[in-house]
Amino acid sequence: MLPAARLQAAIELLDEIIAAARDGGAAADTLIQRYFRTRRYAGSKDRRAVRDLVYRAIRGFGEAPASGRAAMIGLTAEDPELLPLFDGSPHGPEPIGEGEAGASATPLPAWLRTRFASTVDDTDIASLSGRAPLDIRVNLSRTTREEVLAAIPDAEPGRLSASSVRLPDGFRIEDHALWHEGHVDIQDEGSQLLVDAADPRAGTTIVDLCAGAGGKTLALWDRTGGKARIVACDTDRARLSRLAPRAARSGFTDIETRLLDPGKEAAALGDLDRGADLLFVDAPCSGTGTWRRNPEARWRLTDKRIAGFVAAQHHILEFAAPLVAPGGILLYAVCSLLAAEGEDQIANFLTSRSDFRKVDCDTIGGVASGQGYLLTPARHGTDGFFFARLERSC
Ligand SMILES: C[S@@+](CC[C@H](N)C(=O)[O-])C[C@H]1O[C@@H](n2cnc3c(N)ncnc32)[C@H](O)[C@@H]1O
Repeated sequence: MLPAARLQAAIELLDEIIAAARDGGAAADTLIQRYFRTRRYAGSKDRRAVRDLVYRAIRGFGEAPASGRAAMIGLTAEDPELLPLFDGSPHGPEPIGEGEAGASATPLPAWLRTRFASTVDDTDIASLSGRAPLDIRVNLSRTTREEVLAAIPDAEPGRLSASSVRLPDGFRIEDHALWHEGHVDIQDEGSQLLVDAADPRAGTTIVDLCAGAGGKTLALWDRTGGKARIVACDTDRARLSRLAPRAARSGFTDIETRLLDPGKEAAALGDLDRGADLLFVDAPCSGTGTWRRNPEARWRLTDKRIAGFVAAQHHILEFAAPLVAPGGILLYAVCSLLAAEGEDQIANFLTSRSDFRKVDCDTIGGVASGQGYLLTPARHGTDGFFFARLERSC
């Protein structure tokens, strides 16, 4: 394909991606795969070049552009070499019309700016559309961070968490013996810091209420050397079923899993009433803190979706609170920097549950925000998170 034809392909694909984002259709990756399935003439270099153009637009425009063409014209502002490709050739885009405007680069949809926590500044917001590094968590019950650093040239110790290692660009840890032997797992340093903030202890009962595929459950196990009772719950069968094989790779045993029925969670957790010394709530959220990994999510977020997440978090906190033992800890976290999902959610919780109080965990290095803390890519080099450590009175 000639460069102009690649540009036209990117325009067509972006039109589909923009429509899918608006109508709740397939993700960009799926649409790109489908597009090339019916265009066998495109070789691997063509596909890579088109994909690169598409993702430059997705990352560059926080607000969905009016069209694929507007996006590509917008990209010419930072990449003038694209300009001559609007050449009207048989497979290329039409020449840019006089006064035809391109999309403007913005880090996020304008309506969303006021929704962020009060401590989030423009540098934090800009950092959400950067590129994310790849971090691993060292299983400290199996090896040491020094050994892992010695085995991976150019790997660096994480800045804030003692278990974290930052991999050099493009390093494939899944091909490395350390991964196959279960000595390391892929996990953003921010997620590791949440586990640091939870401070899990051996000899206690720990409930990981929104365990998903168990990323943080495994970290909780590792920190306690497997000497705590760990109950991992989720409402999503497919996600929860991925926990057991992951645990097996690391040699982590005896993790109890419970599949919860949405709306009937309390009934399945009755035996744990006042029984959790640590209740970890890694709640479902809008994911505004993980835009570096999923920039297309900015085009899909709506007021209604945010309200849905806020309601789900409220519901989870309501059935979670009774499970915390007197003197026990509820660690609440979301990978979002929106006030409604973080500081406001916890302020409301503490207003309605006077048996809980905020506990400081300044040592983690987060930015104090309401009754909790924020982690941001700009300040901490991690994904964006809000977390709060709450203690139930005895
Ligand atoms: C942020 S993800 C958890 C990620 C996971 N902790 C990890 O470290 O990989 C939120 C999880 O909450 C689960 N969830 C949603 N509603 C729930 C509910 N009512 N009770 C328990 N889990 C729920 C979702 O299925 C999802 O897996």
